[in-house]
Amino acid sequence: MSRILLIEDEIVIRAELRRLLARHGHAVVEAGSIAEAEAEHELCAFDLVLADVRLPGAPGTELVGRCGSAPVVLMTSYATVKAAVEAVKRGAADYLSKPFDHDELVALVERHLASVRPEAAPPAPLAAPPAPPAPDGDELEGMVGGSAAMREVFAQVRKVAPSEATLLVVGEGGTGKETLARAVHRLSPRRQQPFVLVQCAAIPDAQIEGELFGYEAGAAAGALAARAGLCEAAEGGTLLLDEVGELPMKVQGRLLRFLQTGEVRRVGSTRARRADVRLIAATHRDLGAMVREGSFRSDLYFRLRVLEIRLPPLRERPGDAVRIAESLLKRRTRVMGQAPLALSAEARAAIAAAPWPGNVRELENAVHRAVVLAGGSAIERAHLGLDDPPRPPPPVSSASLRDGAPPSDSLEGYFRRFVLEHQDELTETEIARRLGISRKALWERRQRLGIPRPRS
Ligand SMILES: Nc1ncnc2c1ncn2[C@@H]1O[C@H](COP(=O)(O)OP(=O)(O)OP(=O)(O)O)[C@@H](O)[C@H]1O
Repeated sequence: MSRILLIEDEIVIRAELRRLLARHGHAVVEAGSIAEAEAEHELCAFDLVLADVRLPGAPGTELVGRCGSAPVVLMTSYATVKAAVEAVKRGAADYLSKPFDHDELVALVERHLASVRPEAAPPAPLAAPPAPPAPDGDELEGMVGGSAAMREVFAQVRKVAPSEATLLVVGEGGTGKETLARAVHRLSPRRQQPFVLVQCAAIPDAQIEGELFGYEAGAAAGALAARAGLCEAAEGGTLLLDEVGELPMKVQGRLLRFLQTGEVRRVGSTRARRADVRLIAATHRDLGAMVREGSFRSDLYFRLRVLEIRLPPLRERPGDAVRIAESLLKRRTRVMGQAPLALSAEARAAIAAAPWPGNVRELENAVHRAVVLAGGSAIERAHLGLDDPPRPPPPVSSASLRDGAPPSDSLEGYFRRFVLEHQDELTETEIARRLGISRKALWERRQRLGIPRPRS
């Protein structure tokens, strides 16, 4: 059993992470800030330290060099990626950009624990043996698919990866745009350098310019010190602008200049700096239509799509839903420390026939749910929840919320019900406040759980 120090000030997130790590056999000690952790514990006494970058008091990056041989893994949001990248350069073991998958977090923690204890006995045989590699051509850097459409996508990815040209990835929500961008980065000569993900839709319009390009001291209210932007944080590596269609016009102009000149000029500065960054942009929107409507600059559109890859929806990839489900099933049971599970013939047929409007992300949620419900036996059709009629969420009383009453089901289920029930009458700020999380965390969790914000 490894001892992990978890420092996170958002209570709901912390509880969720603690339960996740505990389920994987780790002893977790929690704190809401570095000061609190230091007051109660010896920082060097842990096998690994997992901390948010943004904390009350000192930021999580200050843990670097203070935790003995324990790897320090940082969790970042868009606003702190740069700080996290710098911290890795100074000795932090790694960073994870929110929103992240539970699987991703567990895999990263296990990897770092294993790397500090090469002599340690192998973990108890909880975990299933690693999945055999998918047959040649059916998998590329985490993307599974044997359909003709996906083989074509894999061929395009291999072709564009070594290039320096800007790439536009287009596809419906949940088709794997971010996964594809990461694959391009990993197959490119920039693979050893940072991959920086910017969720354009999650950053308030008033801040996005400064976040991307940095600013000089005094450039805006509250900008007390000069700060580098995410373009600079990605120096030498790849910058993914996810949901690029959400960028305000003013920022589109600045991005265009960056692409034309290869230079970044911080807000409030007259001095331009060269930035060696490969840009990948992703969107589920029809940018061509946005150009025609006048909400997206045509010159930027043409700059972005020097190279373009379209990810087909899952319903246009015959056979892939079952292939991906099997791969996700292996991944999920391995992460949960369970023996491998099989899909029954009926379950396979149901997966193949379902339309999957939420694409791979929806399939992933269905597999996750099925593993929990199957309780160790084969996955049946009923476990996938494909036949469930859409139900209005059961009421959650505000009294139980105030009392912080523990949900009878999972925290995610509780979150989902609360959001669905209240999103029509409460603002995002009010929902976040009543859940005890930040607006940013609310947005991130909506993304992860596939509960998009209703368009007003
Ligand atoms: N071809 C694939 N094979 C296996 N897993 C995949 C594949 N494509 C996507 N996934 C998984 O599905 C989930 C959603 O993928 P990803 O986040 O890349 O999609 P996206 O198009 O960027 O989503 P969104 O539009 O919601 O931002 C991720 O957990 C990813 O690992």
